[in-house]
Amino acid sequence: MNLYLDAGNTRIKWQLRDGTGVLAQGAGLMESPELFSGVTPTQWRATVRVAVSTVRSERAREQLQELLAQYTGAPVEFFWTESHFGSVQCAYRTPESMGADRWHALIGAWSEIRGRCVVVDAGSAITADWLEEDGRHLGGYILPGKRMMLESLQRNTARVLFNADNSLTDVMPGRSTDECVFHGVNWLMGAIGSELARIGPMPLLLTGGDAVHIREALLRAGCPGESVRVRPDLVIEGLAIVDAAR
Ligand SMILES: Nc1ncnc2c1ncn2[C@@H]1O[C@H](COP(=O)(O)OP(=O)(O)O)[C@@H](O)[C@H]1O
Ligand SMILES: CC(C)(COP(=O)(O)O)[C@@H](O)C(=O)NCCC(=O)O
Ligand SMILES: [K+]
Repeated sequence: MNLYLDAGNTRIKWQLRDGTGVLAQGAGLMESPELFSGVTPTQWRATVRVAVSTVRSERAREQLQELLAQYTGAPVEFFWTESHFGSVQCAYRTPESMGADRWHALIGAWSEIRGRCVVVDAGSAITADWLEEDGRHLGGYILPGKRMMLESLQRNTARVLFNADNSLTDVMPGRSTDECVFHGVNWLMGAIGSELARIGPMPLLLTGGDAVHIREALLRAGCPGESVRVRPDLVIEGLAIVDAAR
């Protein structure tokens, strides 16, 4: 059995796999004692490798390694962005500076599409990356994620006071602070959707904890439903492909 981890700036997502497929999976904060509660002692003993895609700090990477060592003696290998993998060519002149999650999501997307597509990861940050017909990465964008936008308003203004747990979904002009803030975030997500819909039609692969918000924006913008594909495990899919080829 191999354990695969996608360690983002908010959550650690993991999957335990063997040759037949996914045996267990989970997600949570690195500090949570429940993070790996879905792995049984028998499964920990049967784990022979741990592969990690991380964008967290170096200190957090070391803490993650120390945490894993409490459960298993299996070797832990970290995988980073490379200049190329198979047909996928990274657009960065310095590939090592591109987030490993973006790279592994591209590898996962390419294994499914084998053609032009866009990968959007709506996590702590929102990233969008373009792949050309031949697998060349054209580049992408990094934006604040939904929660980062809300926290930034709370931290950097004196009078924009709202309930961060709101679930307002409209995009009409707001008539209260709550509505202006949440309709504003939805409006911005809609703008991303409209921009992506404009460049279509091509497969749009969505991942990350806020992928559903991007999906709603894309459908609102008139994107054909069949081109919008939510792939919650895209980073781990790509990580497993790279790990298997090592
Ligand atoms: N159970 C959850 N816990 C934390 N954030 C969540 C959860 N479900 C959805 N989210 C949303 O998704 C974002 C985190 O998504 P995720 O893909 O885990 O981020 P990252 O890859 O940056 O760790 C949060 O900012 C939040 O808005
Ligand atoms: C942009 C990111 C923070 C997204 O990570 P996440 O939101 O999943 O935590 C991550 O891909 C990253 O740290 N990138 C490094 C800079 C770059 O990709 O150019
Ligand atoms: K991510």
